[in-house]
Amino acid sequence: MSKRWNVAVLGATGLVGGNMLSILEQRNFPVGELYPLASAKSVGKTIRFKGKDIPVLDVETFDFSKAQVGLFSAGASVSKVHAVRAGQAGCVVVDNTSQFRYQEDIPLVVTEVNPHAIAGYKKHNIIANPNCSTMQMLVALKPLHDAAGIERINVATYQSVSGGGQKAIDELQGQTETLLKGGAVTPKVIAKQIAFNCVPQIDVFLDNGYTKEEMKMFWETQKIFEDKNIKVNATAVRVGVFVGHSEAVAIETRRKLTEGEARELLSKAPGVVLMDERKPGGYPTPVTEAAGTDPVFVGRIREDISHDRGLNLWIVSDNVRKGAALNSVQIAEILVKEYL
Ligand SMILES: NC(=O)C1=CN([C@@H]2O[C@H](COP(=O)(O)OP(=O)(O)OC[C@H]3O[C@@H](n4cnc5c(N)ncnc54)[C@H](OP(=O)(O)O)[C@@H]3O)[C@@H](O)[C@H]2O)C=CC1
Ligand SMILES: N[C@@H](CC(=O)OP(=O)(O)O)C(=O)O
Repeated sequence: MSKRWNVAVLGATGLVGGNMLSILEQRNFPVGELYPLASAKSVGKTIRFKGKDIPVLDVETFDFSKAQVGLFSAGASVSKVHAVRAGQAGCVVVDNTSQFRYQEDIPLVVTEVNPHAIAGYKKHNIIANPNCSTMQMLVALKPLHDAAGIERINVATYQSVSGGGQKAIDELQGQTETLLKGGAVTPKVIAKQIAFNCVPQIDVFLDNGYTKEEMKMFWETQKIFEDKNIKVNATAVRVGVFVGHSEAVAIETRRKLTEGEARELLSKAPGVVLMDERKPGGYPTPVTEAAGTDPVFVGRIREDISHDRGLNLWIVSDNVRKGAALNSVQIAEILVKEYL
């Protein structure tokens, strides 16, 4: 029998953790023992994995030497304590939070873009999983960057509420029901009404006027592309969609990239599905293509009429899958196959 790995999933009762569990099962990851972890309030609950009900354990008292692989998605402050503790106990953590992404000696990996960086996990036994908006953008831009050298990226995101966790999903659902019945809503999770609306704020404001979500796209693109010269100008917007982030992306390249070349490159790119017909509906949307699926979809490719070396793209993906849980499992697959 081939080798099996004991896997701890922290945040197992949450949206991303739940997706990690189903993706481990769907992709037949070689799990030996599974340890679903969450906070003390979830002790007594079970999660279903491969037809069995497995009790949820309190992360505070879990002995990480029992697991070789940890998939973490319980928030940055939880990872700050427990990913370090797990790493010291010999459990290699794929961390889905922003806690370690900007630490130089911790790799930040998109599996289609820089899988080689996984090799750098050994110092802390931690590998960071990027931000969902950065992730889908770089899967699509990698072949274009390799071919023509991207100098600058202008991006406006249209991010679904699932990026804000279950409570944001509940808020969109609740507000929609209330408004359709003629009632009034009071925003609690997202700063302004999200049902039937667009809100240009994700995460906190920073001193330069950008939000942290927008700056994550700048910092993470430079680290993952290993290119300090590439510049990213992002506007991150929350929209009243449940699952699937969309991005209108305009790139400027060192040498001109024609739309034909870009289509040819993207038609062969790993993890990408090209859907680019110039007719009504000939492009991807989050609800009709992305939600519940693995690929990064790209459409609306056209040369920028305002810039000689500019190209526009529309990029859509399931933020909970490729943007979070799927990429984490893909990192773990490479880790156990090539490094452990
Ligand atoms: N890569 C990316 O872009 C993304 C990253 N994320 C990361 O994943 C995290 C979780 O997101 P999501 O699943 O949507 O959130 P949810 O609110 O749906 O789930 C949160 C999970 O974390 C657990 N948790 C919370 N606090 C603690 C604690 N103190 N100790 C142990 N477990 C705790 C919860 O357990 P319990 O039920 O017991 O409270 C629950 O399992 C985010 O905070 C973010 O850091 C999320 C989305 C995308
Ligand atoms: N900020 C993302 C989700 C998320 O949790 O991102 P991060 O892991 O970078 O904090 C969104 O709201 O869509």
